[in-house]
Amino acid sequence: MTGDSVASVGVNGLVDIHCHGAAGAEYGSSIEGSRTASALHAEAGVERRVASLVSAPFARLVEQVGTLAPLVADGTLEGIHLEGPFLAMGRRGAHDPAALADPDPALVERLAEAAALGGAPDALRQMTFAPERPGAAALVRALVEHGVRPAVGHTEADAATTARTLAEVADLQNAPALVTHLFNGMAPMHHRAGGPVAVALTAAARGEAVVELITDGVHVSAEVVRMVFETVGPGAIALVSDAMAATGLGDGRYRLGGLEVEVTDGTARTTDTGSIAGSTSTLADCVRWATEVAGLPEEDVRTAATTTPLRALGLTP
Ligand SMILES: CC(=O)N[C@@H]1[C@@H](O)[C@H](O)[C@@H](COP(=O)(O)O)O[C@@H]1O
Repeated sequence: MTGDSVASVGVNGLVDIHCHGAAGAEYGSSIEGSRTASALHAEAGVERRVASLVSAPFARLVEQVGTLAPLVADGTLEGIHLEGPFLAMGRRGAHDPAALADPDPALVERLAEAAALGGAPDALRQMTFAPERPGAAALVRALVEHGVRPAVGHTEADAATTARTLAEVADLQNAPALVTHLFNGMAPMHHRAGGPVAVALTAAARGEAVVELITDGVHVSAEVVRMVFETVGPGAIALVSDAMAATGLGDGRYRLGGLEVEVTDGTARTTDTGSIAGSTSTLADCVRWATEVAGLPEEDVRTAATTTPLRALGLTP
């Protein structure tokens, strides 16, 4: 999608706080590859971009943060999102099972050091974690101390654990807690067991959480996206692309961290389990889908793709 067609739906200056790459490159793979990926999203109309890293061994994450920090320092990126490695095995989706671990605040220290060494002490912006894993409470405290927004996701947590965690995070950071791509990477809502989805929507409706939504037309159906907008409002929704390396290119074989991914008709899936593995859409594409296919009001979509994501990460407007 070009910048012109974004303008035609009345949206510009988009902010994507969850995105793994584009143009054949994964963020963090190399400085040049990360710049190339960032440029593709920028050309599509995504003015401010946070680079997401999937679960990887600790040493690899430290290396990747070191690669990305100079790009945060020079303004190419807004910051870094750590999606893992403290995620639930049973809801890992497209994350390498070998990289998953129980929460360890020492990793946060190491990553913050790597960011500072790379010239961007505030580069770490958000971290997705599964609150049911042992050690999650200490992790949340370490994240908040370092100014990193904790995001609940890729989780097998029940309703009570999710509710308690969202409330603790909101209280500690005095701002709404984040929920990583609502619906994806968590149990679906059942009417006798609402789980994380019911709790996240309740918290979002109260202004105590912001939920990410991937509106690429693959991850969440139009009626469910409409339900979320009508229920919690665009001030509690951050549209995200979750874009991976194939974005801007065609079908074929790609990598997402340690896993191989096959893209067919624009849908990325891991070759081992067949899990959906991120999107091949820019946030501009997601904005177009939300307005033109899901039929949401342009102004609401604009809010969810600009001001709400900025606020969710405490970024300056
Ligand atoms: C980078 C990343 O983690 N992306 C997740 C993926 O892991 C998960 O498999 C998929 C579908 O999740 P679902 O099958 O729970 O809807 O959503 C996102 O693409």
